[in-house]
Amino acid sequence: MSDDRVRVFDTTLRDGEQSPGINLNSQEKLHIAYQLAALGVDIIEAGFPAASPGDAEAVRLIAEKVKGPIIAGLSRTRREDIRAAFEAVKYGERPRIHVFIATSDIHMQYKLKMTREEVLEEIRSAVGYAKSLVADVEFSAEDGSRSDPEFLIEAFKVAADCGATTLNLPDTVGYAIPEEFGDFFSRVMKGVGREDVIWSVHCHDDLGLAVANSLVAVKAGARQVECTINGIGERAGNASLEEIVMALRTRKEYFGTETGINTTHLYPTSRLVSRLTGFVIPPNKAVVGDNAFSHEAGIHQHGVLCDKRTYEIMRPQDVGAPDTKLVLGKHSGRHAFSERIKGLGYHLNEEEMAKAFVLFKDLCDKKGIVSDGDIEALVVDEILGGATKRTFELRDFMVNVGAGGRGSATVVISDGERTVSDAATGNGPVDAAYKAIKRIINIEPELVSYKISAVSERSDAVGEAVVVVKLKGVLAQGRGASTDVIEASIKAYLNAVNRLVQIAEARGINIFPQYVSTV
Ligand SMILES: CC(=O)SCCNC(=O)CCNC(=O)[C@H](O)C(C)(C)COP(=O)(O)OP(=O)(O)OC[C@H]1O[C@@H](n2cnc3c(N)ncnc32)[C@H](O)[C@@H]1OP(=O)(O)O
Ligand SMILES: CC(C)C(=O)C(=O)O
Ligand SMILES: [Mg+2]
Repeated sequence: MSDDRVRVFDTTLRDGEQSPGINLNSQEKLHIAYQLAALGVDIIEAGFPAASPGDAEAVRLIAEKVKGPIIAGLSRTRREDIRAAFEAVKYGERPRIHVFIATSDIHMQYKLKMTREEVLEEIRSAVGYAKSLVADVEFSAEDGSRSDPEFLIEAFKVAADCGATTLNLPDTVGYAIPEEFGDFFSRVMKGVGREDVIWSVHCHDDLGLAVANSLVAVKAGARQVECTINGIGERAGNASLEEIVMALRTRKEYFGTETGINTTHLYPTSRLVSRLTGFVIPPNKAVVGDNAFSHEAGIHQHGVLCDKRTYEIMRPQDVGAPDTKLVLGKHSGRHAFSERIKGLGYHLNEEEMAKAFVLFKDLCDKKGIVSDGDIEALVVDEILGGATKRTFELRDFMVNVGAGGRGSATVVISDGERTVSDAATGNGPVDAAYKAIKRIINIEPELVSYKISAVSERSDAVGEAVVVVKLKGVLAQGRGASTDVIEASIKAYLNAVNRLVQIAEARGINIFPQYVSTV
């Protein structure tokens, strides 16, 4: 990779953690830092050591243990902050102290209550002090995008003269507009006129422009981008790392530079940060959202079936995401529908396919998203075999629950010709009942999932159970409802088994030899 690459400065653990509602402990931060190192970020801003002993401890832990990236600690221009940052990052192989102070008139006058001269003096003494402790010092001009450009140039010159090797121009309050910010960035870079520093950009998303503003800065010459996983951060958040990295990679011919990120780690890193912070990823989030590689509209699905590049500018595997999904819903067309039917193992003739498609569209109007289980039920019930044949029917059951959650159940089932009963014990009454059923039907479908929910909110609510079972590669879903949750669970299981029989028959898979000979 050339030295002209864009360095990725990840501040998930500092600015990201400043999101209202996020509070990570040291171990969680360390875990994220390991993953950021695997992702290949160049710099991890691990925290603001002067903020609290916990923050200092987390930065120290990360500096000690995480190898590869530079580990940075943020600091005001105050000596005690710089000392605290040094004490935390000094354990790392490549420590950085990141010093900041605001340079906009509004911040200097109303917040810092300092004159321009005083701010320049703060920069001089703080950067000089940091440089006496570590070789790698970054200086940030907080609220840079709203600063007087001539004063900003002066401030950066002082920082560089005192030893700062990275100069960061932040759009702290997300005020910048891309074209204007690009020009501003170029003007400041030119005014400072230093070839020996790395220019950095740090954008917030108050107007939803953080990524766009970061990218124009790269175009203007920035070679460090400060960003966070999933775009978490103060207020509306920071520029999103995954979006910047994939924009630079996807449009490399435009930017003429790239990052050193191992992009296949983007999706897992995004999930990890989401789980540990509790910040859910919206389905439509670029690059890492659930819908980023999903297509529902028929025209798009047809295009994707012909060639994915018609509607995908990135490959899901390049960001470590699950493969492209064609979601069947009311906007889907015949191409995607028949492809899914074939994928599920059914061979319908043209007439059957046309009929199934009409039924499918009706179902979509009622249901929104249609699952594979719904399609199988539709094909089996309506196209191949008429209405569902209830091969097994519940006649009676009795359960007992013992201490420690143990349960026993007796279940009576009729198969149309015979009525058979059996009993079993299990891990709770539902497990016991399912075991008793398996003894009766003499086969052992695997329970893939089991969900129970109340259909209304009153105490006499109807419980609805949804069960998915699997045998010999055949998956079937069943539902059962009752005011008694055990009965709902048994009915759902039998419903799933009955569907399994029918689907297997329709596919010519013999899954019940024992049943045929023994019951
Ligand atoms: C844009 C950004 O993201 S900036 C980073 C934001 N991050 C944080 O604030 C980290 C968490 N912060 C904290 O834990 C606390 O605010 C601390 C420990 C840093 C400081 O706490 P306190 O000493 O109680 O001060 P408080 O936060 O109330 O006020 C900030 C003080 O720092 C001053 N200040 C703000 N920025 C800077 C700076 N870059 N350099 C020097 N002084 C600064 C303010 O003028 C104010 O000074 P004053 O106490 O003399 O009035
Ligand atoms: C500390 C600085 C870089 C910052 O977070 C900002 O200006 O938004
Ligand atoms: Mg910030």
